[in-house]
Amino acid sequence: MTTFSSLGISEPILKALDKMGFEEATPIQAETIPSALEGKDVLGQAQTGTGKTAAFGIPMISKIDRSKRQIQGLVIAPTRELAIQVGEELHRLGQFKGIKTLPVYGGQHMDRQIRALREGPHIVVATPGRLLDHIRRKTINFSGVHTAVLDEADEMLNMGFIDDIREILSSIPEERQTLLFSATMPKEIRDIGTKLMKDPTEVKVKSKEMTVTNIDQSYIEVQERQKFDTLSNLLDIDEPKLAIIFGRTKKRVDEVTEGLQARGFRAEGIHGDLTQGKRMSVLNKFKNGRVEVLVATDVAARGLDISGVTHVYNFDIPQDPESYVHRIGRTGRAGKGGQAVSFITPREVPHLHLIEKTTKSKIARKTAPTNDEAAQGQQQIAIEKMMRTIESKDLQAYNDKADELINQFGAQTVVAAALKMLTKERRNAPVRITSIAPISVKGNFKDKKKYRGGGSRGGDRRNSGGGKSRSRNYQGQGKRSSGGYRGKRNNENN
Ligand SMILES: Nc1ncnc2c1ncn2[C@@H]1O[C@H](COP(=O)(O)OP(=O)(O)OP(=O)(O)O)[C@@H](O)[C@H]1O
Ligand SMILES: [Mg+2]
Repeated sequence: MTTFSSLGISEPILKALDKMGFEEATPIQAETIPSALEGKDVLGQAQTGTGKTAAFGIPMISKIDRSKRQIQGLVIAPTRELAIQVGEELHRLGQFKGIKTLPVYGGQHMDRQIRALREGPHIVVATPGRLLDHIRRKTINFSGVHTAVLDEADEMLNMGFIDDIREILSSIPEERQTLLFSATMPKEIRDIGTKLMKDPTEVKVKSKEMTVTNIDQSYIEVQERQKFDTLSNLLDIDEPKLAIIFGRTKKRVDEVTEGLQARGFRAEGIHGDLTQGKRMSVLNKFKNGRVEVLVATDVAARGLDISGVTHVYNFDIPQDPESYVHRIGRTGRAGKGGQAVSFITPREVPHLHLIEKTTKSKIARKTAPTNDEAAQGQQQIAIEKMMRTIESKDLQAYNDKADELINQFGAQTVVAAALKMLTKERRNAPVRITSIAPISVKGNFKDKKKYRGGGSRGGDRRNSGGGKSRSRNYQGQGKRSSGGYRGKRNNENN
């Protein structure tokens, strides 16, 4: 166990960590904070949900001179929602130091943003597109920036973003400290990354698997046209508290969302074609439980930290093993458990094996639930509700009426009626989802460079953490990576 105080962190930040309920440093925090505090460039790789935000946030905040009203720290993140979330976490970490943090992303009013920038935030957390707008309009001043961070670094150095990133970094003083963090780091990207840094310390928290072991991973082999019914049966059986369903395209997300709504699920979709206001409201509803199923493109795959996500379903298997890692990593965070289920059409089985091999994780096969099993699952949930009520023992007020009903109808009928009322009615609204082609693995698995394809990546997301004082015990574990780099991204929405 590593305490934060043993890492040389200053008093106001220790106080914030205490308030945030962080009792001990996670492995990536313990390994990167001391080097980063010394001023070294750091490339840090650790599994999803293991606290990389604080790993770069704590050293960045430590170096900030509060009395200077200029931008001293810059974090670049691939999506709007992530920029907001990281901004909130940095705000919490810096609260007793009086650090001002400003998120800057597309879809916000430019004038308002410019005014906020003039007020002199210490840290800006931004998406690349909007940041470049400000650089070109000269509405942002980077002369005081001493720390630059690329969160989701492999994504930021990916084809779709790399030119923007180079341009942004060239406008920051060269003597800066550069920190790169991600859960995945394909070698080709790592090489690009290290060229942007000076003699970096590379930290890869050791772990056999690329994914956290607290996520239970499985797959179901299913025909494309059976996917939707399989999904709705699974949701009936699993009864997730909060679930994220990833689809390959925006259209897919819209169709699955509408289908789930028709079947009575509280579902909403999120992808890059929605307005910023809609994206925020969907994500907020999901965070506070008013929406229980979030259907998303890869726009929600990276970095989002939403507590209570118990299940991730890959309605479509992602193109890249890295994307698989990030998607399923929306559950099983900060040592909590989670379930990840992927739908694989028969022709995609080789692709699944590639993902298993690259991520070094075991993805267990399970069979698709039948309608009967789903109906039984719903009954089981009703029975559990009834049992919990029986255990609560607070039933005296109902005893007389219960006797009357039993005398009149018999115990079996009365209990059956109560169970029927408690069981969620299964709606069998017919739902048609437009078919899409399976993903195929071309060429030899070992030669991952041969394996390319254009998955649909959304381009953004949002979320925030809790911020209340609570104790959170962390026991996650480290990570490693591998994998060839590929894929184009669509960065229109950041
Ligand atoms: N030392 C700690 N103790 C307890 N909780 C922590 C600690 N550090 C971070 N957390 C919490 O763990 C959760 C995950 O952290 P974070 O979002 O930084 O993970 P990450 O490694 O960046 O994941 P991803 O790869 O998905 O972006 C957050 O809710 C964060 O507040
Ligand atoms: Mg993160």
